[in-house]
Amino acid sequence: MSTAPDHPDAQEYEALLQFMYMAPVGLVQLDADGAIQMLNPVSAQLLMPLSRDGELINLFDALAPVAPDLRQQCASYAAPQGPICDAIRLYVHADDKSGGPQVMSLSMLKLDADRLMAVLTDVTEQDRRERQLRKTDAWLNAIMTNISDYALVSLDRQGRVESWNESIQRVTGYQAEAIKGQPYARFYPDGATTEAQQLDRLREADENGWTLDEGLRQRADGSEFWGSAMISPLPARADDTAPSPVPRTDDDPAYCMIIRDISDRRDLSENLRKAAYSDHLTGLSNRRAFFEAADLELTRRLKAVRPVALLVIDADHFKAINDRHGHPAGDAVLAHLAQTMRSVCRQVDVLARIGGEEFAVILPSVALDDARVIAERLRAEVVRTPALYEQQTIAYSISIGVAVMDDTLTGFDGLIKRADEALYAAKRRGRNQVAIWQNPAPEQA
Ligand SMILES: Nc1nc2c(ncn2[C@@H]2O[C@H](COP(=O)(O)OP(=O)(O)OP(=O)(O)O)[C@@H](O)[C@H]2O)c(=O)[nH]1
Repeated sequence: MSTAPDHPDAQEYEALLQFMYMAPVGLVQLDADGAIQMLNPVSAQLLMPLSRDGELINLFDALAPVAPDLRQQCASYAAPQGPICDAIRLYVHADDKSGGPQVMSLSMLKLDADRLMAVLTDVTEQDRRERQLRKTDAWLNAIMTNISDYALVSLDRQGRVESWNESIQRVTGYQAEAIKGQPYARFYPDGATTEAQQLDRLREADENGWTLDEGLRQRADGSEFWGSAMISPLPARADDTAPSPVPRTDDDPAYCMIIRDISDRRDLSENLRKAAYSDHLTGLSNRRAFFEAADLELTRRLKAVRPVALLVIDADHFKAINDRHGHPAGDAVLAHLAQTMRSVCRQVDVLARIGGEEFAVILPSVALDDARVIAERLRAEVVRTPALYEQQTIAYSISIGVAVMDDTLTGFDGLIKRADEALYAAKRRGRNQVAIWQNPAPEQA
């Protein structure tokens, strides 16, 4: 059929040819026996490794080494037109140098009784990634099913459990329904971490690539074990099929958390840690641990401004207690004071003995009013519950200086100085009381 060049049919045909030529996929038109009638540059390039002597005459012959049934499949397709096969993968050749086979995806369409259309795409890279992912999946599954003391969960941007692996049930006893959407603090004993600390850790993971902490963890039944928890950010989700990266939502997995039961090696490391960081008499943090904790708290405060309060506590007339009851009794009073501090403070607070009969408490995320209440509660509790030593009841009292971090202070030394000034004011005013540091002079609580 001939058509004048400016006839609409001719223009349409011209446009079709242009489309075939420009199409980013391989298009081959063939007759029912496979004889190639037309092929575009992409298909020529894709089929070239299969051509004999650089000639592409019959598609079925060219593809016979990788799709031997194709001729038969097309011949037995009875419908007058329609899809014969959809996106079947053809592994063209395994070339060791290129790191894997060239992979084509082939779809065949029957246009009418005499014409078939083959659509070819190069999916080598996609196939390679899929194989890599399957390998990684198999690896991870092997790790998670064979190592019984690791649990793996993914967290969303807010630190809520987003997905979980059955290993979490083995290590923590939690079922999926009970833990999904919950903050990861569910694995910690009550009061062992605050919301601000959890977000700090996520921020640390973002900045350093990971964050690790060790301590008591809690199982679903409330029992505790010694565990480590490592959190690291997941790489930004890359969706190959999307035209641009898919933006993350708050519910997408953003972090991976690995909890490990390390009860076995806890004793060894705990003994070493205690020797280096604990006060032998009271079991509280020693000076070294106290100042390291203070540094950490201040670094965190730089990233997210929030209150930090400090209590400096001193036993009143302690020399007289020693003189009256003896030095060992004095020791028992100090141990009793430490125990009372533990009973009043939270797990996140840093309780330390920083001198002979001088103690300090860092209260993260606590503002002045609450710090005053805590200090007063501690003072009253010491008076209410005297120490016991060898059947003797030893009544004693404490004085407490309170100060909070503010922007006029550059370091922790300044905060300690203020709390000390408040403590001396409490002593001056008669002891057994709480004094708050206030500019210019500390005032009674
Ligand atoms: N038992 C015992 N006493 C200690 C320890 N460390 C320091 N002390 C004693 O604590 C006493 C502190 O006395 P001072 O600094 O004079 O103060 P204080 O008698 O408590 O009087 P104020 O603080 O002014 O109320 C000293 O007698 C120290 O020997 C310790 O580890 N155990």
